[in-house]
Amino acid sequence: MTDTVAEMSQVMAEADCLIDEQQVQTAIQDMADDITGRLKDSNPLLFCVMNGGLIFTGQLLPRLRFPVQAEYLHATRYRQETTGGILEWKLQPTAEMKGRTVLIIDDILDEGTTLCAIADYCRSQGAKEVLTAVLVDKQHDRKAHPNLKADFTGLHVEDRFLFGYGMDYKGYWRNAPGIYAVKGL
Ligand SMILES: O=P(O)(O)OC[C@H]1O[C@H](OP(=O)(O)OP(=O)(O)O)[C@H](O)[C@@H]1O
Ligand SMILES: Nc1nc2[nH]cnc2c(=O)[nH]1
Repeated sequence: MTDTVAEMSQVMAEADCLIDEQQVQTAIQDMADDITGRLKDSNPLLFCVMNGGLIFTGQLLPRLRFPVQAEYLHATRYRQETTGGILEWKLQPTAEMKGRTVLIIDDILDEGTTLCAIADYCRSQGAKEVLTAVLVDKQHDRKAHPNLKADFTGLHVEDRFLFGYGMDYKGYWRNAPGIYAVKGL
């Protein structure tokens, strides 16, 4: 076993499971029902925010009961760290969004800098309406704007460093089947 695999196995062994798989599945289904109710007649353009939004988007989309056009974009500001830095666009969307309702889908709204920057970009490209959906909203008072919230939120989670369901710890454990907090963080 490599040192990294041993370290990451230890991280999981010592982590706190905050939300289990069944609770996450229920939250995703509830969000899918809400999004379907609100957007089924709007022909929205969906963007998965890579990398973290991958698992959530993959599980949300088959539950949406209307014809969906889905694309992706990639913006990052945490990299391998547990605190955020400058937002770096790795892939800006190229899909035409002028006059469209856009739904941005990501794993977590933490400080919200990432979602705000993506939403601003979509508005600058002429989107008629920009909505956001996050699996997890982290509870603290460091949001980019007071009372910042996504339009659709699955779960509220305490102020710890999280991994699982798309969220990584040092690049690993996006695959963890629940929402976990790293020991001591
Ligand atoms: O609300 P914020 O404080 O801005 O943080 C939220 C962002 O942080 C994570 O992305 P990250 O920068 O780790 O990139 P990644 O998904 O590619 O790992 C997560 O997937 C969100 O996009
Ligand atoms: N993996 C991970 N990414 C984040 N991005 C912003 N907050 C978090 C977090 O708690 N965990």
